[in-house]
Amino acid sequence: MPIKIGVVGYGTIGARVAEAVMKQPDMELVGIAKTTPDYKAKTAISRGMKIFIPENSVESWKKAGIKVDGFIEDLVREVDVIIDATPKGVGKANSEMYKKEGRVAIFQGGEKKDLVEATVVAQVNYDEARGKRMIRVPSCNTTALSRISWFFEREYGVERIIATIARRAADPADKKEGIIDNIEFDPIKPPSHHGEDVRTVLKNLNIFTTAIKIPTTHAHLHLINVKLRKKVSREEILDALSEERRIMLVSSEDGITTTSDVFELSRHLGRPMNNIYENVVWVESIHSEGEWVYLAQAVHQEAIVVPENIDAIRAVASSLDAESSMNTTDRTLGIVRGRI
Ligand SMILES: NC(=O)C1=CN([C@@H]2O[C@H](COP(=O)(O)OP(=O)(O)OC[C@H]3O[C@@H](n4cnc5c(N)ncnc54)[C@H](O)[C@@H]3O)[C@@H](O)[C@H]2O)C=CC1
Ligand SMILES: O=C(OP(=O)(O)O)[C@H](O)COP(=O)(O)O
Repeated sequence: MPIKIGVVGYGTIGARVAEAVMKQPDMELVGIAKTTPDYKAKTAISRGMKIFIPENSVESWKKAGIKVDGFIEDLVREVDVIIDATPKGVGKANSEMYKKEGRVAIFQGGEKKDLVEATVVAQVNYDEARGKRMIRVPSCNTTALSRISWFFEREYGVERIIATIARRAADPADKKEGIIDNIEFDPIKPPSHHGEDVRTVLKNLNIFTTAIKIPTTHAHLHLINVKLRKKVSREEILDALSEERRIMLVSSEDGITTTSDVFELSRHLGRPMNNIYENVVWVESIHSEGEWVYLAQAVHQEAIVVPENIDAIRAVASSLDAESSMNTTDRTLGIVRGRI
């Protein structure tokens, strides 16, 4: 029996997760919940998705001439697992509805850790989601930091990580936030929340993060400094990273030097919605000095959490182990590892 999924919130994240669910052999997308009768609703219907709406929006959908399949509450009753991809804080409000119907719910990084029983990144702590009713997938930055931190911790042991995050100011489709003509050290008093968020996944990790907000929309960029528990050569790191799941290695030798090159790469890879699900690490950025290793990685904020949502569904609603789940997810989404 396929796992029945409902996606509540069909924006940057929700639309991508819904599309990914439809590619899973063991899942059925029962429908998506949307508040606005717009082009996204029309394209969702053309892709065979059912639409569920808030009860107080019937008139606006009728006026738009878009036929719907029921109310959000109906969707919640029909599914096994809810993916809540609503704006920050709305998930918390929706959680009462999910609890009332006894549904398992997976939230996103904008929700606070106190709302959930676990924060899960599949490569790191997939099993922590077992038997849980309310979990979250951390934000894009935390997901990327957790993956690369886990790699270093598992392979060599980590004494300290210091990471600087250059955060995109807005998503390409954002009309409200727009990009700003300045660079903002945000928060102005470090550390940023990311280190604490990574510790909801990788407990006790000694990580300190700062963040700057920059005028771009394509991706975030991380500058990562890791003090390992032993000396490791650049070559060893590069060889090991080449085998690491969900780490894509790129190089200036291939003409990839900027986040817009990575964005363009996603198009040449034929990725839906320009999705880059992987941490994108520059080969040339990897540098080793004794126990210290440095590297730079780009993070496609709109897509990196998509495979994590798919694996989180199996972690809470199937008996599949982490490796089997990630193998299916990576195969169906065309996720690569190593040098492109
Ligand atoms: N945009 C990004 O770069 C990333 C966002 N996230 C997190 O994912 C979550 C969703 O963020 P986005 O997709 O960017 O937001 P978004 O604003 O693009 O999409 C949210 C969607 O939910 C809809 N919505 C609002 N209230 C609703 C309700 N009560 N019921 C159903 N739908 C409702 C909105 O109309 C919108 O279509 C947030 O927690 C955010 O922090 C995580 C990683 C990256
Ligand atoms: O940057 C992000 O998460 P973060 O707050 O963990 O850095 C996500 O892309 C969400 O960012 P937003 O809160 O600007 O939509």
